[in-house]
Amino acid sequence: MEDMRARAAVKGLLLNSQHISRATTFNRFFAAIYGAGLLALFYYHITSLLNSTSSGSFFLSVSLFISDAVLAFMWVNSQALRMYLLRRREYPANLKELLKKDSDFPALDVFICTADPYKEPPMNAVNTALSVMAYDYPTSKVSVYVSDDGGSAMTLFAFMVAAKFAAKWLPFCRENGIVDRNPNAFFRSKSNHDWNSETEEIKIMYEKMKIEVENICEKGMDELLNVKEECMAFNPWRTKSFTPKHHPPVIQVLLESSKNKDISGEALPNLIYVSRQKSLTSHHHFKAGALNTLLRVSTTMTNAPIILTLDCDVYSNDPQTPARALCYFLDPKLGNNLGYVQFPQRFHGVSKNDIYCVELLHVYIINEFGMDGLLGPTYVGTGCFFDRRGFFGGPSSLEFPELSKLSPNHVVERHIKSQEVLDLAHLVASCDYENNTEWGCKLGIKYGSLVEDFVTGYCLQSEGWRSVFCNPKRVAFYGDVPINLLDALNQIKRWSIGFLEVDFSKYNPITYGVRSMGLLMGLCYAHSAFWPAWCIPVTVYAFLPQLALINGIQIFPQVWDAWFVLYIFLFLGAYGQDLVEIIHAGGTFKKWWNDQRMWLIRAVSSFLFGCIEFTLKSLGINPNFGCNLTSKAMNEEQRKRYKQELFGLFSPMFVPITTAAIVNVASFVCGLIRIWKSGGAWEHLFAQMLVAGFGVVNCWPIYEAMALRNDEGKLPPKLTFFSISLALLLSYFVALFH
Ligand SMILES: O=c1ccn([C@@H]2O[C@H](COP(=O)(O)OP(=O)(O)O[C@H]3O[C@H](CO)[C@@H](O)[C@H](O)[C@H]3O)[C@@H](O)[C@H]2O)c(=O)[nH]1
Ligand SMILES: [Mn+2]
Repeated sequence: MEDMRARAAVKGLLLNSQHISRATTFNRFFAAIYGAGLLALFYYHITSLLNSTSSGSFFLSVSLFISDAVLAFMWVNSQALRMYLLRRREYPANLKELLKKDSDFPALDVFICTADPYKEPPMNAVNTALSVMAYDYPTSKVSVYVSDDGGSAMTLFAFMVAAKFAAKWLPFCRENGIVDRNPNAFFRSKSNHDWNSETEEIKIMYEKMKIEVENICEKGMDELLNVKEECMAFNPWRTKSFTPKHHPPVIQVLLESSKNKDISGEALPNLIYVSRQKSLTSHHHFKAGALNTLLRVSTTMTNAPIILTLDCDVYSNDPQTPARALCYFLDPKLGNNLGYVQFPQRFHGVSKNDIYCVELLHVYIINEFGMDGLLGPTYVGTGCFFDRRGFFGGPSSLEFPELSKLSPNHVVERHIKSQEVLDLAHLVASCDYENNTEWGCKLGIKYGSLVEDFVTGYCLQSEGWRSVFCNPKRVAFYGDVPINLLDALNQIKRWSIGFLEVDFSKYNPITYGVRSMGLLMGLCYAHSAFWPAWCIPVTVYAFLPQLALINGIQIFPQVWDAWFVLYIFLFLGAYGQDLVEIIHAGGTFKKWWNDQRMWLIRAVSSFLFGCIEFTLKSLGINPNFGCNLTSKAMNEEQRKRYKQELFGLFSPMFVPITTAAIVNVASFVCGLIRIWKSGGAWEHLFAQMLVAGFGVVNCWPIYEAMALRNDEGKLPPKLTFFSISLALLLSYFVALFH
């Protein structure tokens, strides 16, 4: 790629441009005012700590002080994300001047991860693969590697069928200028009447393939082995000892570009199925391990300088996407130390107002703009193009892997089906291959955290790579969202555990991050890595003012006090800025409301339970926890509830939030009674009434699930009963204390 960059420099080609967004000025100004407000708040806190007269009031003041300190810490971190908002544009049309023939294009290896054929239907993975195989990119330069951590014959079968379908699908897209290159998305978006006979024909073919794959998935592997007895590819599964958790490496070249042609005679991309070896006795490092295996296997076969990583639930929505990435990789100035180009993670099938806030606009879009103005966005695990070199040490310090054939500048001379290549590929996909090597540490995707993506991007930037956020108008990738609340919360819980693993390692963003990347970048990473700490202030604010209110204890300044105005300013300021940002990123008022509600819910469920599980794990009490896959298969009932935007609650994870709901409504009623009894003296309890009222409004779906609904998603009476008992116990305890 270096020669291409040099050529671009000579020609003076404009491949991309950038500018600082106007919101930056406002953000800096607002940060100054808000910061002053925070200083004043801490002055207030310290004086009330010093003036506390009893141990009870001291406890209250300390709790509020700690909560606000955590909130202030988060605020400071989030400012780093708001100081340099960068917007970019790329000009793929100008690439034509540079890349005149197919051989000028850098090769592209695409990695697709899948791990469980029941939770991640193979048809989805197939559609993902088809959507990238059909890229507007020389097909002989594209190789698709599928990592199957489920070690499933069904997945292999699905891809075999897909390889045949690709021979028709690719020319069909090319000749008809189709933009939706995921067949499923294409047939979904097209209404029947503008179909011609060719479309009809290909649709029938697609449906046939789908039924074939789904049939096999339903009937299971035994059926498959009988039907396809002739098929050598399935031999590994015929041994009794083959299980998803214990099996030899399976690598199958399903399409070979130099041999397999589509029906119009054009070369097809390479398509390779890889299921790395698994054994019950060695740790496989989840997705990070899978990606490292693909990194090695792909080096032995194609060793493309550019790598795209995708999850099986994410498909490409724009065939121009690799060209857009090239606009950065081939940029003479930027390209040299560019580690990766991240596209935003967008989702299809989100409910109208995104009740579970699965779009995560802040994480996937708003914050990424802010980091792009510094060293670049985080890596979010999918929809990201890498310079392969980035996985082998910093821009100026190449780390050599243990085998010279695995290094990024190794030139592959044999064709991918040659015995020599296949032998090496099997070797590097075996489960103890990584023993005594630097994989997962100095080489490849980093191990040691459940958020391998976060850590990997973070380490790349620490080593001196920068990254770019590419957010074109037409959404580049669409992914699936969890559509039930428990899945959504479990996903965030898994991330929380991952973040805590980072915080308590040598990579803590405040120490290591700030040192290696500078203050602002360190704070940006801290902003995510300290997510779990949200559980402290939210839990305190969800219970403390309310329990105090029940007992008639005033804990906030009264209405006519200047300090009360400060509280209101800080609250409205933070919420207001959040609202503006979400609307600006394409959200709506209702989405913002759901977003803030989900933050509160996550804090007392995902974050709280994440902290608990992490502690247990660190103490060695719960060695069984791991990476729970986010389910992508769902039942009709669930889907219906999700469409109607009804909450579904049915796990211990919901105990804290249900208890909070009860405490809030009870304290609000108690507060009203107290005010009425005292002849209307409301000023000193007003702030607490506001907090409790806010809690009640936010908890509305919980009351609905508790009492007003009758469907499967309603709150189980056992859980309600348990939460009510817990709420009673809490208020009894506080009364004693008082
Ligand atoms: O042992 C494993 C576990 C998972 N996966 C794959 O990893 C991907 C992500 O898993 P998923 O359960 O969908 O996790 P999510 O929470 O939806 O994923 C988000 O969070 C992950 C961890 O931070 C990132 O890797 C993902 O890209 C990001 O979309 C999927 O393709 C899986 O097939 C494996 O290959 N092997
Ligand atoms: Mn996912």
